[in-house]
Amino acid sequence: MSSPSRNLVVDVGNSGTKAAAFTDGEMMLPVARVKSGDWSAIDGMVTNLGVQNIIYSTVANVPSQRWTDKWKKAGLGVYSLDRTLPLPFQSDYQTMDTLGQDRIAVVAGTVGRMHTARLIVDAGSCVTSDLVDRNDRYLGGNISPGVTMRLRSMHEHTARLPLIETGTATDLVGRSTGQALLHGGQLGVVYEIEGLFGRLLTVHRDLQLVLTGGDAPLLLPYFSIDVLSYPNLVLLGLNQILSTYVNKHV
Ligand SMILES: Nc1ncnc2c1ncn2[C@@H]1O[C@H](COP(=O)(O)OP(=O)(O)O)[C@@H](O)[C@H]1O
Ligand SMILES: CC(C)(COP(=O)(O)O)[C@@H](O)C(=O)NCCC(=O)O
Ligand SMILES: [K+]
Repeated sequence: MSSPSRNLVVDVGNSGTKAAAFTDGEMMLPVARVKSGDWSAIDGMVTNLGVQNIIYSTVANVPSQRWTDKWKKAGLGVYSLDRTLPLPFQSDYQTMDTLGQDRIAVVAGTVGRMHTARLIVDAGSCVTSDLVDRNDRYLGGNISPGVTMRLRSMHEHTARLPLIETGTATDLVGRSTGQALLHGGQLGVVYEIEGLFGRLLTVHRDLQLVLTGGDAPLLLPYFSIDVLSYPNLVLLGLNQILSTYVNKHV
């Protein structure tokens, strides 16, 4: 019997690096979260989890050659989500070279899993909203500030607004400064997404909202529309791209 194929999949975001192993396509939980730039922690996973391939997407730092050489020497296939790997979708984005690798991964992560148009929202440091039609064509998307960024910037760019933590919003409007900030900063993201979704729905009648990212659990309770929640869609998409490539070429 052949030994299981195991990949290490790494998503370097602006708030943190998320990593998980996949054995024969199944994600091994829990997902590890380390500081962005801590490639030594990723190297520890490579050693401890006995992986054959590693893929990373990054919107921040990349591993130095010291790490990639070490992994190659140990016999791993080392892949980054750059132009060398074939993507499972066509795209209308005019600047594919600068399109965030995390955005590419979430779009890929829905291919084969969904057969309707979808708006994929990744709520992290920034909120990205990416539109894919029912034929898996990527039509484009938007970037706006994430929840933490909104709360922090209101504090940093005013004289009187405190820095508040994210939390539970109890009403549609706030009755204190803290609530007003929370409702504007956190629920405001939900209203923004619902507004865009409603406009797009007039063209894409089968549109489905997909939600992922570190702040997805904070936002999920407040939607008035149906939401498909994929907690680790960047990682799923990366593993899909890697597995397809490795099965064909290696
Ligand atoms: N363990 C955690 N460490 C840091 N942020 C977390 C954690 N769990 C949830 N979060 C939330 O996730 C958000 C970042 O989401 P994430 O998808 O990781 O962002 P990015 O892809 O930009 O790194 C933070 O703003 C924070 O509110
Ligand atoms: C928009 C982003 C900052 C989101 O990153 P994140 O919030 O997940 O850390 C990232 O996808 C990025 O740097 N994009 C480059 C520009 C583009 O996508 O066109
Ligand atoms: K994001």
